[in-house]
Amino acid sequence: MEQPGFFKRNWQILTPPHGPVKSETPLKFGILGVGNIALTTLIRPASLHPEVTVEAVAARDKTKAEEFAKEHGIPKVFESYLDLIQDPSIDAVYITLSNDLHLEWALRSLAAGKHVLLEKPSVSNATEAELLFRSPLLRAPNAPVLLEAFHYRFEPYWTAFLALLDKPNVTRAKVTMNVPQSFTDKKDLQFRYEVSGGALMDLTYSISLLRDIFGAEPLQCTSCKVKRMLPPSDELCDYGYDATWLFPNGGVGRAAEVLKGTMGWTLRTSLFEEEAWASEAPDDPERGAPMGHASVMHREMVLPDESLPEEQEKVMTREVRMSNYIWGCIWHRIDVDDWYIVRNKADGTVVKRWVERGTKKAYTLREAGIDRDSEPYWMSYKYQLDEFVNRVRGRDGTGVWVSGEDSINQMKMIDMAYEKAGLPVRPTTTFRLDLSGGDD
Ligand SMILES: NC(=O)C1=CN([C@@H]2O[C@H](COP(=O)(O)OP(=O)(O)OC[C@H]3O[C@@H](n4cnc5c(N)ncnc54)[C@H](OP(=O)(O)O)[C@@H]3O)[C@@H](O)[C@H]2O)C=CC1
Ligand SMILES: O=C1OC[C@@H](O)[C@H](O)[C@H]1O
Repeated sequence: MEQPGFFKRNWQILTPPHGPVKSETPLKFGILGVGNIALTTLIRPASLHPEVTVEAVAARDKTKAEEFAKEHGIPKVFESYLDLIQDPSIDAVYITLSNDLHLEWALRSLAAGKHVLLEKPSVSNATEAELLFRSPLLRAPNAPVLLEAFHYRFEPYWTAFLALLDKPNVTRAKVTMNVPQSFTDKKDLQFRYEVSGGALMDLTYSISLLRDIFGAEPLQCTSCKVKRMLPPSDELCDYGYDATWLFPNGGVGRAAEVLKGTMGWTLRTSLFEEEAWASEAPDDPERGAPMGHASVMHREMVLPDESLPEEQEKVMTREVRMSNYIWGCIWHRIDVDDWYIVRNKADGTVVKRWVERGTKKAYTLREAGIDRDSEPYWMSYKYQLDEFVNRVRGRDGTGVWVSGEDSINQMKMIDMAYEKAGLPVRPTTTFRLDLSGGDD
């Protein structure tokens, strides 16, 4: 089937075709909090899903929830978050609250028997992550499903990108994201320590990408420079960071992200250029594409080549780059550069050098090699919702998932970076769920 071009695809992302006929037994979602993002992350994807409806919303201020419900055609408004999760007609809860409230409301929702789609970062730190993802509530028979909403993982282009990597042989990976200040200047939660804000928390994506690129957990954080908010703002809050971690295969992963960036971007930062690795402090406007850039370098591989004389060898080094890893449905690009040399084995002198370049894109699952139907205008959130529903219904999905241990390790990697930067890890909530029957 011919794929729509850039303009048609983006028009359809903004104005998706009418959704499918709904099942008679849909998964009924309730939303906790009326943050701006829920329209994109749940309401639109649900409209495209035959088995999902958004039935309810609750906010601290009921009037705000009523306005939100009216605007988005949501039938029920509850007085409080607690009332919503206690309603037996609700099957699943989407938690888009400030990060400090994630643990409490995820545990309360699970205890009420609800499946939980939980915004990233899952919680405030690794201690909280263990409390949540190793909760007995998740080990009970027919336990509810819990998913940290790392939506990019579910995108076909991310599967396609990973397929080009040889994870054990990755030596360097650099991931950057530059959120322009104009996107965040009205935001507040990201810049306050006590609600578990900070760039390492909010822009936790690059850290997650590194863990997926290496297919391993880092041994240590080897450096972490942060840009802190200035007084009278919260000095314990980072609005940008640039950190490196050492992975078990000896490779180094570097993530650098900023929440107060510019619109400037670089599409192709080759790690072959030493400068591209060494430069780019958190404020550098050229430091990365607004919606994320990843460059991955591999160890060199000696390739058999019988046409060469005995004293020479052929060596290939692969670099893979991804532009726009967050909202790549709008547009993305994957570059693969295979750098070849023929060299003398004795002294390493290069006899011949060339590069073979390729590009790849995957706007649908089939383009990523997954034999399932999908539409080029689906965003990451729709793919994520599909997998969530597949889990709830006990069906095989694409195989892409974010496990509880994955989410725990993600928080460990963030904590490591705060410790290295000399900032406190984000505070642990005092909330504890009483599984003997009471609340807290
Ligand atoms: N997946 C994605 O693409 C994105 C994910 N996110 C994630 O969503 C979550 C919310 O972030 P964001 O959308 O920026 O936040 P918003 O400001 O839009 O929403 C946060 C919600 O938290 C609730 N809240 C409860 N207590 C407080 C408090 N003390 N101060 C402020 N809000 C409070 C509010 O609920 P109420 O309505 O009841 O007042 C509010 O609706 C974060 O975890 C963030 O990482 C954010 C953006 C994009
Ligand atoms: O998830 C996110 O992605 C985009 C950013 O602007 C936002 O702050 C963050 O929460």
